[in-house]
Amino acid sequence: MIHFFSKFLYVIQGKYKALTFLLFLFILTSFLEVVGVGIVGPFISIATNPVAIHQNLWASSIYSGLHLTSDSQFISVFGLGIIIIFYIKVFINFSSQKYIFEFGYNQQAEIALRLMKAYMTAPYTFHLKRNSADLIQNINNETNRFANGLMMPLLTSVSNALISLALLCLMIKTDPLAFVTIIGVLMIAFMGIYALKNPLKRWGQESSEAGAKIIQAINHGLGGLKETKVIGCESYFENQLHEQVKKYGVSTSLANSFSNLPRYMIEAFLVTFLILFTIIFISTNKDPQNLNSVLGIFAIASIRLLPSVSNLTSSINGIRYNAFSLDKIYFDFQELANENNKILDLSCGRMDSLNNKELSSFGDRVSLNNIHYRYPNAANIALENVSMTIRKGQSIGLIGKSGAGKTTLVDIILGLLAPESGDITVDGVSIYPNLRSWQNMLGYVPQSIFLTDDTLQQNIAFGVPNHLIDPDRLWRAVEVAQLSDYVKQLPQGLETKVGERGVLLSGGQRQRVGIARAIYHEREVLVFDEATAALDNETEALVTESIKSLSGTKTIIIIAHRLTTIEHCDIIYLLDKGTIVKSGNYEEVTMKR
Ligand SMILES: Nc1ncnc2c1ncn2[C@@H]1O[C@H](COP(=O)(O)OP(=O)(O)OP(=O)(O)O)[C@@H](O)[C@H]1O
Repeated sequence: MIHFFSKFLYVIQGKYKALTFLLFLFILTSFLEVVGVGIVGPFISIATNPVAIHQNLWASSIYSGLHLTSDSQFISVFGLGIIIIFYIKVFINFSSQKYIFEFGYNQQAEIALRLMKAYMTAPYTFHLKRNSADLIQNINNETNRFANGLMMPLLTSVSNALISLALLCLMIKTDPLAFVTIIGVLMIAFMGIYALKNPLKRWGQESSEAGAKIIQAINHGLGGLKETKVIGCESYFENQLHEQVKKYGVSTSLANSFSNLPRYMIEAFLVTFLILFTIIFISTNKDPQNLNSVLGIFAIASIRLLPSVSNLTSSINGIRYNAFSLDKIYFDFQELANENNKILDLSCGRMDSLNNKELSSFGDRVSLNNIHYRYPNAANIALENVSMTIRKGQSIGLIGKSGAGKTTLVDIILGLLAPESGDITVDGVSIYPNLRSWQNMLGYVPQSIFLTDDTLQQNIAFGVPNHLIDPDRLWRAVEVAQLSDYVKQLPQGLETKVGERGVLLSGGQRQRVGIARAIYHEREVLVFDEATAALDNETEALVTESIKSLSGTKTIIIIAHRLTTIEHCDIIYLLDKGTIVKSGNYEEVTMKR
């Protein structure tokens, strides 16, 4: 229980004031509900029996205080008072419900944003071990379940518990028999809630896991549509989706039906009590006055207490069902905080040796010193004792067999993977305490270019809002990437949409958009990961030419299988099984290869 609250407070972070206010609103609205139900009864009894006005202390003092002259005047004033109270109740109920909904949805949005930010800034290794469907499920669905299925019921249950307690206390004073009877009935109902504790938790977990797998099945089915269509395995993905949708439906419907069970049971228990009592009463021929008191208990319980207790039981069950969402969100925030702390440790560890110098520019050289790297949980080391020096303006080629470690080395240089040991320095300053500054110097063209379903210009000036795109810079990037002829023949030019993941472009065009993107951002160091692999010979020659033209002005690191791409490089490193086995210029490295 304590653990649950500490996780809850951790996730909602510093919303204590708003939560207290919200709790106050819940109590106020519930209190108004009780007053609303309770006030009509006395009005009817006074209207049918006006003599009661003068027998009741409150009524008679109001009568004399307002200088009323007749019972009918009192009844009119009382009636008018009730009407006003009900309209005030409408206003307060509406305003508080509005605030409550706004708070719930704002909280959901805030947690979703925090999660998105945490995932985006998470170390790359975090994403290597997590499925994106799970992250989408957390940002989109778990935050909704947390805010509306857990946080709100938690607050309403506090208010309902307080109201129920208040009514029970009132009963001890006015009718001890009613108190004992109702406590007995509630005990049985709460035993039912306890019995549902574990199944509800399990159904909550199952529906959450099925939700993530539904997104995954859709991603798989629609993501590889081309291959799916050619192979003709649409039904495979349909079945995957069907299986998960079914699992989701079963757990959700079980949870929804069972969570209302205690509420129906309370009603049934009360009616059983009423009928049994009446039968016993009639068969033993007791004084009819006692029957009225039993009916009184039933009236108090069903009108005042039942709604609060019913809401309380539904809320408790809702909290249990959605507790898994809290666990998932909490777990990710914790894990990401730990991962970021590891990076901080790495940065701090390197800070001392560098006299806290800041990385502001790249003046002379980038040095990789004894880099070792092993992927999390991998048996073999991916990079071992890799050292190299890259001077400003040089072009570096990385070659080697598949699996030699070229991409891993580039990911280390890009700051996406943190080495197990070793350091990368720029003019003697470690990049790790200054990772963002280092990454601001880098442009990257991966093997497979990520394109958004936007225009060519938005894809080239990736991450820059439309109104801030510099047209001259944009056109320069288009020309360097050998895209200008293609763009000129498009009716909408750079405003042409590229489709989801760039489906409206050819493989070669996608690659060139990637190159134009790296050039638009005017970074000092450009990293090409087999960037020319998808180009035809003629375009490849043009692109290689344009990369060559950057030599001297930009520092370039290229991974290549085709040796022609790196012919112009100043130094070529040949990697094998994670180590550098040869380095030198093109002739030196390729001669005896
Ligand atoms: N996420 C990962 N987890 C565990 N091992 C990995 C991971 N990614 C790569 N590896 C392993 O690390 C080694 C180096 O892989 P890397 O991708 O760097 O090779 P590469 O030279 O770029 O290959 P290619 O030319 O085929 O792209 C390989 O043995 C590979 O299996």
